Amino acid sequence: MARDASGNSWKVLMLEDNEDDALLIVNHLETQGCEISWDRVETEKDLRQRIADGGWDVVLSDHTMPLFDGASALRVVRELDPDIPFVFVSGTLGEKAAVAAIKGGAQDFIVKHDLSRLTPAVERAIADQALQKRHRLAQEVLRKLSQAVEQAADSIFITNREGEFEYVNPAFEQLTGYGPASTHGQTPALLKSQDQDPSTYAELWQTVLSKQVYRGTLINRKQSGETFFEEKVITPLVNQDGQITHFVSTGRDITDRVQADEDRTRLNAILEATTDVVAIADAKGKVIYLNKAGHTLLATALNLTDDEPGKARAENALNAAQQLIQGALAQAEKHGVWERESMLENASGQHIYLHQVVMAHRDQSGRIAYYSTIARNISERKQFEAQLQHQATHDLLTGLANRVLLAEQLQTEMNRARQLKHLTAVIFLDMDNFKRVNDGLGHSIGDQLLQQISVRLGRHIRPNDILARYGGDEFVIVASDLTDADTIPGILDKVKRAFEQPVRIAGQDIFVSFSAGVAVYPDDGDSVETLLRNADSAMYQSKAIGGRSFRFYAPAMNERQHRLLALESELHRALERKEFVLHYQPQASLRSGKVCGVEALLRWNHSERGLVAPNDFIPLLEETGLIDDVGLWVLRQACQDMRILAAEHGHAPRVAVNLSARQFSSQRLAEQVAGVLRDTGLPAEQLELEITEQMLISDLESSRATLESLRELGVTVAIDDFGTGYCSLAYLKRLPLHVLKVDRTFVSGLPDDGNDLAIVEAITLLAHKLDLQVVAEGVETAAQLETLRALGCDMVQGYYLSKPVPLSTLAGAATLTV
Ligand SMILES: Nc1nc2c(ncn2[C@@H]2O[C@@H]3COP(=O)(O)O[C@H]4[C@@H](O)[C@H](n5cnc6c(=O)[nH]c(N)nc65)O[C@@H]4COP(=O)(O)O[C@H]3[C@H]2O)c(=O)[nH]1
Repeated sequence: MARDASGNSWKVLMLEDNEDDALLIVNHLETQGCEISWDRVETEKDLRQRIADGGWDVVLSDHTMPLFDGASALRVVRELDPDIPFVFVSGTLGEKAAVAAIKGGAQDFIVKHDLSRLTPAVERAIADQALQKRHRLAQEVLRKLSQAVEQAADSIFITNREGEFEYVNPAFEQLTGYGPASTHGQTPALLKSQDQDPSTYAELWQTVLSKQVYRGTLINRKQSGETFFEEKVITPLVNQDGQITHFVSTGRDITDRVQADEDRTRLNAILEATTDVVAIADAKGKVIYLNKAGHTLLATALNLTDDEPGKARAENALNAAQQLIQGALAQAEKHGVWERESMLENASGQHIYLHQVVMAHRDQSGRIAYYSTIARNISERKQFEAQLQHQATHDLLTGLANRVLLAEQLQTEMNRARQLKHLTAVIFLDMDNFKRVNDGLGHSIGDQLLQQISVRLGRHIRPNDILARYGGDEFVIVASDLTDADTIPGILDKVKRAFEQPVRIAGQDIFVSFSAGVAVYPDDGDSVETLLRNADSAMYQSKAIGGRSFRFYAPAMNERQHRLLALESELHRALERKEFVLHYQPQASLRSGKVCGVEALLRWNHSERGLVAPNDFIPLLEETGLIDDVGLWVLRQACQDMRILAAEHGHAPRVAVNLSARQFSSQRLAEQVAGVLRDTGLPAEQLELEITEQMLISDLESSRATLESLRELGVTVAIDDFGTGYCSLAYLKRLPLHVLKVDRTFVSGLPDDGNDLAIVEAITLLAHKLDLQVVAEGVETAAQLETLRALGCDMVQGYYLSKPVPLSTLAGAATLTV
């Protein structure tokens, strides 16, 4: 449609009952240069319909119509579209109706008979209405915006160019405590806090004054004084002239977030610093976080090396770790928490022990959100525990199994033997002369000896046999898988042969021998305790017969053990009850033929058992330590008796007193002997002390010192039972000794046994070369006596001359001659 000069091109909706009038109006408008497209309606229904179709520039409405009225039409149009210009074109319109029409929203009214104002009226109505529409829309936008600002969760304020508050939203008031009243005439400086670095404000101003948007975090202060972190965006508003007119600030309280960040940073620092491994895995088990300790552990654990075994082990470690985690996750998922100690073997084959807790964390819907695990390397603790365990089950000195472990291992062996129908031998070993070594040479040497014995024993048993230190000088060997008890002596023989050579410690040779007892499972007991007790009994028996041997357990031994126990307690009281007595056996000189000495021999005058021989109780006195007191009593009594004898008969023979090993190795021996001589007044040369060659050689150095101090006292020393031990005459040469007593076993073969004859002759010859006197023991016959005389023996002692007799009859025996 071509447009005319006025440029108006309108789409007009006519509300007109008279079509002629409508055409008249259209015609008028067209004659005014308007380009018109139009439609005419005369009912409300049609009006609604057409308005709903839309696109109208103006509604021209009659005021009074037969089917409708203008006022109602205006209401309908305003209801449906408030922006369509509405002009009444009516026949007549009273002033009142005109005012009501304008109030109702009509832009103008024109009378039909004077249409001259119609075109400008329509033009103005359209222009007004367009303006009004823009205004209304702007209002609407403004309303929405201000509502948004009012309702915003972020704090918003607007300041003028000078920075004075012009507007603050409710969120600002809620956050800071400052409302419109308290911000009036103020600037945002009232939010400043001491905590904020002042350079931030300088940067802020520099940014916004250069018309840029400032973004940053400020530490601000609320009206209450509390500070808070605020994430700020400050936008300068610039007018058409490029002048800043206002500043709009939006802020968000991020205190919680900052604190959460700080917390997270702190936690992270802790997690990274801790020596525990912390890992987080997603719901599928994929590790999404591993702390530093975790990385370190993995690096150590996997300790990747290039060699093939290293690679294989690394792979194993990975597999093991993977399986461990998978198993753990399943368990954690099921029970919430999973806790266990586990072990990884690193590529170098070392064991890494971990204590691990895995937790499953669920989201609100109950699904697994992630897993967390904390693992601690407890290798050190494990090592410590193992050490403790080792200490609890091993002997500290020798490193051998102790009683506790022995009991455990023996039980296992017994169980195995039961199943396999094998025998298990429990061999109880007790060193024969340990006490002497320990007392004489000191505990350090004693300890070293025990260590060396352990090593030597260990080398001479089978690898599968158990070797334990049972106590002081007691060892136990458990030999398993035996099919025949006949093999046991072979085992013992090996042990014996292991000690054929002396043990050398600190330049000294120490001869070691054992008393051994054997109990065999199942015959000799079916419990650990019984077997050990019975092996001990058997050992005790072999000790009782002088050691250096072994005994198999026999049930009768238990009985004997009980007897020994009873005997021991009786022995404890024997000294107080004065049940010990001394008998004396004379010794005669072969040169003069007269009695020149006596040997004091101890007897126990038991109230029920009568006179008990020393061999039946002296070992027990030794073992219990009672020999210290009894030995001293013997020494004192013998000296006193000799003084009595001298007092009664004018003179007394020299008296020989037996010393026990314990007495001889005591540091106090010389002191005690000197004390007794002083107390009793017996001249030192009338006292002889008898020691065995075993005692001598167990510790040659300390023996020499003891003998020296005895010689200084003027006491003589005799070697008893000579020839039964290992003492070579070479030893004797170097020691201050006086008498050598040839053992009864050699004398008993005389005169017929050529060997005995040769031995006695050789001993006598050599003894004389060493300036030692020779006393032959156990002389029972005249033939023996004569042979000994012929061999050059100096003195004799034996039943042939006299049995040991009480002091009361000794005076008579002392006059005997040979
Ligand atoms: N068959 C036979 N035997 C003879 C003959 N002549 C002497 N005897 C015995 O031989 C032993 C000699 O004493 P011993 O070798 O020192 O051997 C002693 C000695 O080692 C020890 N003993 C005795 N009294 C004491 C003591 O007071 N203290 C210590 N520590 N040991 C003692 O007990 C051992 C045994 O003493 P006894 O039973 O009194 O035995 C004595 C004595 O009775 C003989 O012709 N034929």
